Amino acid sequence: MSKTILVNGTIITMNAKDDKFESGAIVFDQDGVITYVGKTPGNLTEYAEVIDLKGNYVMPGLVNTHGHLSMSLLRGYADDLPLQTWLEEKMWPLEGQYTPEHAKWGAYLSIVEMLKTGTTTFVDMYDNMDQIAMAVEVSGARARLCRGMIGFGSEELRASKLEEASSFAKEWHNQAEGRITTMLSPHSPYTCTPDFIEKIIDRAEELDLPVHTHMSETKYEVDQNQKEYGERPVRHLEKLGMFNRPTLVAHAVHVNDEEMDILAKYDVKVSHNIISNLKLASGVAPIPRMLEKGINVSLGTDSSASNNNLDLFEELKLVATLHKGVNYDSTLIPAKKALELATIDGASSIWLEDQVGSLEVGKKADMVVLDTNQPFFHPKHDPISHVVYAASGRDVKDVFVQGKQVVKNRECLTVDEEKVIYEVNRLFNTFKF
Ligand SMILES: CSC[C@H]1O[C@@H](n2cnc3c(O)ncnc32)[C@H](O)[C@@H]1O
Ligand SMILES: [Zn+2]
Repeated sequence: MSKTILVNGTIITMNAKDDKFESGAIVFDQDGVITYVGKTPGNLTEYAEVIDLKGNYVMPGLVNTHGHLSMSLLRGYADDLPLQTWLEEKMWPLEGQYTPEHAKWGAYLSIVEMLKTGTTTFVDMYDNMDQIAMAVEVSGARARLCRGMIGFGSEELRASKLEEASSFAKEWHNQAEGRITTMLSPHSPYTCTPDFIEKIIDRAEELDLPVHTHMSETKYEVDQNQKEYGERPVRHLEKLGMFNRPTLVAHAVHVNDEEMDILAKYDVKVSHNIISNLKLASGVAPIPRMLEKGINVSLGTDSSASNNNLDLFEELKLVATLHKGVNYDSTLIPAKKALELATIDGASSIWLEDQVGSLEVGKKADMVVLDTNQPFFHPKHDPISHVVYAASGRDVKDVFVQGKQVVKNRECLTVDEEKVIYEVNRLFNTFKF
């Protein structure tokens, strides 16, 4: 079988047993499955392709566990607002004007940005999901996708959204050489009635799929939930049975100790969207406490309308610094744990830990090469520290997903970036403000 070998790299495996190899090699087969990780071997003649990493770092592709790709069309359009105003007065009116074309090119813009900054796997919750899935397929990226359901309007509209979400989830699950998997997604407890959420949960059970939702993002949301349903969002969703399904929640900023115990009990996964939460002034999620309680936390960007980029290295540095600062405790979320949140814990947050998240034999070759020939990667002694505290997405040089190279020398090989940029600017000019 023809195999490719990457040689002479510093390998950050994120495998619990051996987290790095100096002067190491990675081998993967035609199916993009890793068959060897270790020291660079002497004899390289048996390999179809030999790629010399020249001492650069190679690490697992990053995993972004919450976002809305197509909202990149709205980047920079409505900054410096709180969530509810931003959503109701700015995002939703423009999203109402989206066509499948807007969704498509917005998705391409986000995918190119993510691949070029080292994210190989991401979650997307949006509308027009066929367009998103096709863009993922073409780009070579890996994604867990769901049609986000906002439950406003008539019963018929809700029923048709659920049918659309289910058809999409069935049709695309395990497609694109297994790179696409799906979920069902009520947008949030404040946009979906209890009855609608229950219907979505029942459908997820039927289809054997996980669920994904926004939860406890702002204090306002929690207070409103309490007023309307007599419970805060965590208990509310628990009572509706959501957590009996595998669940990924985005945000969980306003959760108390008792609620964190509930999340831990049901193994609910939390996507921490630190920059989006800061920018929308939603608050800072109690991540160190969640980690203490054994909750599976990962990192998300949310959309580039509230971030305003999708460079997960920014989340990585911030998660390793902000929680230290606000808690006056420099031991919180050390570099290695931060990198786990962005890699292996991200993979387990979306139930893909047997496939990606670390570089080890049997997993898919989803890998990122960082160009370490830059001053801030020296002295070269602690790769994980440098990746977390010194690197940025601009240092990503090459990217592979399932063994296929999708970025080479900082250029995306699978998507025509110039065309994408032309199309998003053209489409932005179609909006009526
Ligand atoms: C149709 S599902 C996607 C829906 O979610 C909205 N959205 C984007 N960011 C956030 C956020 O931080 N909290 C809640 N909802 C958000 C987006 O505008 C779409 O309408
Ligand atoms: Zn979101």
